[in-house]
Amino acid sequence: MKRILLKLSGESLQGEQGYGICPVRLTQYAEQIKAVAGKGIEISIVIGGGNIFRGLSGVGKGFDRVKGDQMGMLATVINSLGLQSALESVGQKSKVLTSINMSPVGEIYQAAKAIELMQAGVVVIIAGGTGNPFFTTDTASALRGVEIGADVLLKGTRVDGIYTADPEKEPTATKFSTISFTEVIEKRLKVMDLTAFTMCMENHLPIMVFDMDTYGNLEKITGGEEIGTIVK
Ligand SMILES: Nc1ncnc2c1ncn2[C@@H]1O[C@H](COP(=O)(O)OP(=O)(O)O)[C@@H](O)[C@H]1O
Ligand SMILES: O=c1ccn([C@@H]2O[C@H](COP(=O)(O)OP(=O)(O)O)[C@@H](O)[C@H]2O)c(=O)[nH]1
Repeated sequence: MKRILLKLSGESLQGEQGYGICPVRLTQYAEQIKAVAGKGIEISIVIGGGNIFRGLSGVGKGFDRVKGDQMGMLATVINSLGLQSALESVGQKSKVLTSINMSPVGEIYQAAKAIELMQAGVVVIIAGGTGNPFFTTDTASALRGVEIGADVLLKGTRVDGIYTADPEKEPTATKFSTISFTEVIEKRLKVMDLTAFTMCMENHLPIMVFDMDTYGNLEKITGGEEIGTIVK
């Protein structure tokens, strides 16, 4: 692994406090990212917004879908700024690039800019999802991962891989160590949305799903330890 696209869950940012952004969790993420960047691995990060707002869940409460999705995308910007601040606190250089124009919050995203920064040892945080409603940050990760020429999309989440069924609802579900894109799609395994899986499959970008909330796991997985599920 020389260049990675790391997807972080917005919901996981809530940490133990159960709402908003937990500073402890943010620092744990920042320390692990710094450790991996210190090994010379180029890192771009896409972070979700589920701890603050999800467009689809707003619809049931009377929000317009497009407005709700825009709120969700702005939520990812809030999380991205929080992560950048945490990275700076631990002494890791980082920069936020945004999918929609919102200077001076961040410079507009361009793949070439992201690559240039990564090559200079700067961790890039790509905020604002794809910039379009009806998408998710999983799809944004797939898209940006392909654009920046990542070797792998690392999906850091709160489960330790892909299971035969949602392990949070089905305790008897068993974990795959490796699975093909076609199998994930045919079995409709829901750890990522189909748009994201399809984009990775068509562009030959392997995915690794792993538990990001266990400290040290990011270093393990980037060091080649088989701790999650590989989709290829
Ligand atoms: N087959 C499956 N294997 C693993 N996780 C699954 C599966 N189906 C659904 N999930 C769920 O997907 C979630 C991981 O996706 P993630 O994007 O991090 O969550 P969220 O969108 O809620 O922030 C897990 O919390 C898990 O409950
Ligand atoms: O390209 C994108 C990415 C995200 N979103 C919105 O932003 C919200 C937060 O992102 P996501 O649910 O993917 O975050 P996560 O589940 O990873 O916390 C989504 O619900 C969508 O409403 C969007 O409209 N377009």
